[in-house]
Amino acid sequence: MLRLDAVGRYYGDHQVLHDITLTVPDGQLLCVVGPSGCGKSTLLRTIAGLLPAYDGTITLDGTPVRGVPDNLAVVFQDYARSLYPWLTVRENVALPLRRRGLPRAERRAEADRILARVGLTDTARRHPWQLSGGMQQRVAIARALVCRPSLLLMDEPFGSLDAQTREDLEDLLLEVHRTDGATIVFVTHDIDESVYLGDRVVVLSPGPGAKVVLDLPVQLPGTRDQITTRGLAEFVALRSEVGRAVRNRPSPSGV
Ligand SMILES: Nc1ncnc2c1ncn2[C@@H]1O[C@H](COP(=O)(O)OP(=O)(O)OP(=O)(O)O)[C@@H](O)[C@H]1O
Repeated sequence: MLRLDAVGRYYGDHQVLHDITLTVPDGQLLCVVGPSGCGKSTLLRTIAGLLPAYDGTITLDGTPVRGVPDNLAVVFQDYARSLYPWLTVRENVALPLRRRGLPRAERRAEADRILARVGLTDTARRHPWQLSGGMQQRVAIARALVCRPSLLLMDEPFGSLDAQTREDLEDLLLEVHRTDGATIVFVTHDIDESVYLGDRVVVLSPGPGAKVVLDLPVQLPGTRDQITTRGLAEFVALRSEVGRAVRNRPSPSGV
């Protein structure tokens, strides 16, 4: 379980986050949305232990986060810079296992297993620069999953992809989440994406000093599907509620 208790974060005198309190149960897919520049990436990097100095407390499975925890993986938007161009796809994916000292044959088997899951078996011997943007982001996701993290943090991972590729990767993420059951915190500026993916959506207010202004469970029926789910009345209602909170507009009915 991930817990944030009264978390605040400054850059110099500039307060970015104010009094963020959240509990993310094991296995939840939490989406964080908010206006541009409100502090979504800062929140994610603080949870990841990449920005260590903060007010309040963050604990992962009861242990305070003071550096990057072992059982955590992060996927950023900029896949081109997060993969090593001189390594093959398989070597990129196996890298975290190498750092953990796994023997070569095991690293290879695990990397191939996870590449098959993300639909990239045929690319194992190619280099990242030989792949499309969507395929490179699949490699980055595979590398994040290879150590079976209990917490996966994703910072606008599909933000620079075309619409069709983005939908394919959203569905891949839902499938991975359904089968692996990792806790996921997913930052996006896309309101539709947050409702489509999330078990829960948290909206941050505009900065400085962003706080949680909406914490919404997403209870959509059945397995999600790009066409059917997005057409449901429940989906449209949730999207409107999140949209109003992001834009700081009260509902027309005053509710
Ligand atoms: N390293 C830094 N030093 C100083 N200020 C920073 C730093 N990184 C971010 N900021 C400032 O902190 C605020 C929050 O930035 P952050 O990137 O977390 O927002 P965001 O919600 O993720 O933005 P976007 O949606 O545009 O990606 C912004 O005002 C930004 O200018």
